[in-house]
Amino acid sequence: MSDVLLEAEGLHAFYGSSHILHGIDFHISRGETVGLMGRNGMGKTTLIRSMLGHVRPRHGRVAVRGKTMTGARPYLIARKGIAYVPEGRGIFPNLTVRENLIMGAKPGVDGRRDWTYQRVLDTFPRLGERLTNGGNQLSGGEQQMLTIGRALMTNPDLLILDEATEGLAPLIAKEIWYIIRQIRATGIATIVIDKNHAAVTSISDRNVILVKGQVAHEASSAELRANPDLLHKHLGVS
Ligand SMILES: Nc1ncnc2c1ncn2[C@@H]1O[C@H](COP(=O)(O)OP(=O)(O)OP(=O)(O)O)[C@@H](O)[C@H]1O
Repeated sequence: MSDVLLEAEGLHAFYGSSHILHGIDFHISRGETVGLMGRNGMGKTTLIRSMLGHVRPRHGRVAVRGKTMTGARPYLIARKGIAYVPEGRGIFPNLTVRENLIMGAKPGVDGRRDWTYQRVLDTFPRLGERLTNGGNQLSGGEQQMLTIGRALMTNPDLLILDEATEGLAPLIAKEIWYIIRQIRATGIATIVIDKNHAAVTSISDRNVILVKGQVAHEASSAELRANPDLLHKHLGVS
């Protein structure tokens, strides 16, 4: 089986006549944590959506576990062990916390059922205290935890987190980072998009920086930490 879980080769994507991705190469292998960086509007979410079948790429190739799946339907790609936590969360507001979690439950690609309901509650004790609350009665941080918890219930090999800490109070964001660290330690590969670059590089192995729909730079986290000018140049941060 291929060690590369998800891969894009020469990907071009458009929204109508707007050319957003300009020939992107990207990959993530088993157990890796990759930070996907770039200023607002540079194409991070579009890259993810193009690899997961939500946006049909105009040119290029997407492979999942070494098999070409360019433009395949999102559910077919998700079935290959990829869980996506989109920006802005995606819980069912009218279902309880318990129902939201149970709905997500399925074995992993190789039949693994490591992430049980109980394990998710152990990982997110706050959710355990809110089991009968509706999704719409949760705070922003709890909703985010529920979204990640539901993704874990699918026993993924790759978890994609798009702005998981966006808009959260610093203490809650810290809690989410702690959880992401725990998930990483279990060997699940993770793509992390987040504006907190210091937090990203503290957990990522590798980082890919997008500028105007192209890969402007790829660097290990050690390289980025040692060269803050790289972040300044590509992301406009000091
Ligand atoms: N559904 C859409 N229709 C038309 N244009 C879109 C759509 N979604 C995104 N765009 C545009 O595509 C470009 C890339 O957006 P994308 O969301 O991929 O960027 P991003 O790097 O994830 O940034 P952000 O952090 O702001 O989400 C932006 O110019 C955005 O306005």
